[in-house]
Amino acid sequence: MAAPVISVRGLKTRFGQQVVHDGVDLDVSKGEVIGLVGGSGTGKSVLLREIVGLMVPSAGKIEVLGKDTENLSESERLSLQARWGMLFQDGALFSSLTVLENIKVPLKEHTRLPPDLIDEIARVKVAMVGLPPDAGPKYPSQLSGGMRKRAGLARALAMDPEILFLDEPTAGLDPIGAAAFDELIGSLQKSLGLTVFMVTHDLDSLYAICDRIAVLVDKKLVIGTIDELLRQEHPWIRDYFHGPRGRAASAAKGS
Ligand SMILES: Nc1ncnc2c1ncn2[C@@H]1O[C@H](COP(=O)(O)OP(=O)(O)OP(=O)(O)O)[C@@H](O)[C@H]1O
Repeated sequence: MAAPVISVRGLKTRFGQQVVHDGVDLDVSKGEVIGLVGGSGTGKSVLLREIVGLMVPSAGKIEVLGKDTENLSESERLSLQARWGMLFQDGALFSSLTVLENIKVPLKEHTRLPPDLIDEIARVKVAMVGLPPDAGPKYPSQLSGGMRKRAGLARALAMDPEILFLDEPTAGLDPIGAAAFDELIGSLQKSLGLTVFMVTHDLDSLYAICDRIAVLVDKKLVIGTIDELLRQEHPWIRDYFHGPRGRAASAAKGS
């Protein structure tokens, strides 16, 4: 079997007396779409931040694309970062830069490509995420919430990443906008062969695009397909998947 693209072993996270993670294990294979869910404050964002190296866990081992994320030199860290894209919850665009300029930031940081080629790549990414060409010269404040997310996605895809990390990609979108965004992620994942790791509260997204779901309960992960999780006895998992929203998402998917 191919080595996992993301591997987490025995991860522990403590903030003072508070234990957030206590023995988290996870393997994500190439091309997989994994959704991370869990109650509020269970440590989903912290886990995501630890995997991308923005936070250091208290114990345990994280490997991304075969590299131990803890012991990297600055240049190794930069070259690893160039192999993934990250979409933060609000798009996290630079407000003083246009959409095109935002997309160019990672290209300028990680490559020495000539400016006209960088410009062309940025325009291709705008089209790739379904934004009209006239969105390119606009500032984030001139875009709708959904368009800002697409612009953030275009920036995350700037370097043709192997992994896409998404933090609540459909939060704040209306149901139609959210479904369209799920569809976009799903089609990009297939056409680009991306591995996708997303934190979400959105049951429709889980049904629409995730291969497996990782649930943070009792400071650990329970991982499985939706069908496997539907058979889980854990009270939080049962309430989540069998509750009214879970049933509605299941019915919408026709399963
Ligand atoms: N830098 C930090 N210092 C201290 N405590 C922190 C820090 N970051 C997060 N925490 C705590 O860790 C816990 C998990 O936070 P996290 O943001 O990962 O939760 P979450 O599962 O993403 O929640 P939500 O779904 O509400 O966004 C929370 O209790 C939070 O207060």
